[in-house]
Amino acid sequence: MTVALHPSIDNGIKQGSGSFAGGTLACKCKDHQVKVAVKGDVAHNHACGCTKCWKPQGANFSVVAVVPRQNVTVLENGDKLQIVDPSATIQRYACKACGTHMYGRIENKDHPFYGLDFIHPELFQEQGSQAPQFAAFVSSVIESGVKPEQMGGIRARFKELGLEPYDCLSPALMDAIATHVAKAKAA
Ligand SMILES: N[C@@H](CCC(=O)N[C@@H](CS)C(=O)NCC(=O)O)C(=O)O
Ligand SMILES: [Zn+2]
Ligand SMILES: [Zn+2]
Repeated sequence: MTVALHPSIDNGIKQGSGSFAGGTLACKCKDHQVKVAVKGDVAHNHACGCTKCWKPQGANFSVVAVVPRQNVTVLENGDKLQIVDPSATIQRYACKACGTHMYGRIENKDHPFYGLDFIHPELFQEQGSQAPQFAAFVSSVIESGVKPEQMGGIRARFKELGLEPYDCLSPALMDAIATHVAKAKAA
């Protein structure tokens, strides 16, 4: 039996259309859903195993991507949103009723990813957004109760799906962070 990672990837990676124009994210409430508009396609879509990113019921991983913060607008029932952890780097706005994280925002202007919001593409009502590209913070699932001896199977399954597993972010993103830090130190 293959290990369950996330419902949107367990049956194979569905490639994006390459021309996704944006859409509406909806929470999981039956009525008075929180709706958030996102302009344009997402970037750096990936699976995340960290304990802070929202995972749907039964999933071991989150699937999360970034979009420019100016492309994100709360459309409906924004009064149901609350920040999960105000002290976290990423302030995740979740629906108080169903717990779904609708977007995560960085307010620290010095952060390498300032200006980007984190969203979960599976919440789009529309099809065609960018497919996941890699898996991040894979070892962190142990903090949520996954047994260390399950990790070999988890990493092998990601590779089988074509997603390279990393225990932090991808090399490209880690290089971008380090470049930002180096420039900040030099300034
Ligand atoms: N091992 C930690 C890793 C947490 C972590 O560093 N998560 C990354 C990826 S989402 C991050 O950037 N966190 C910032 C934040 O959560 O605000 C955990 O699982 O809680
Ligand atoms: Zn909800
Ligand atoms: Zn995460």
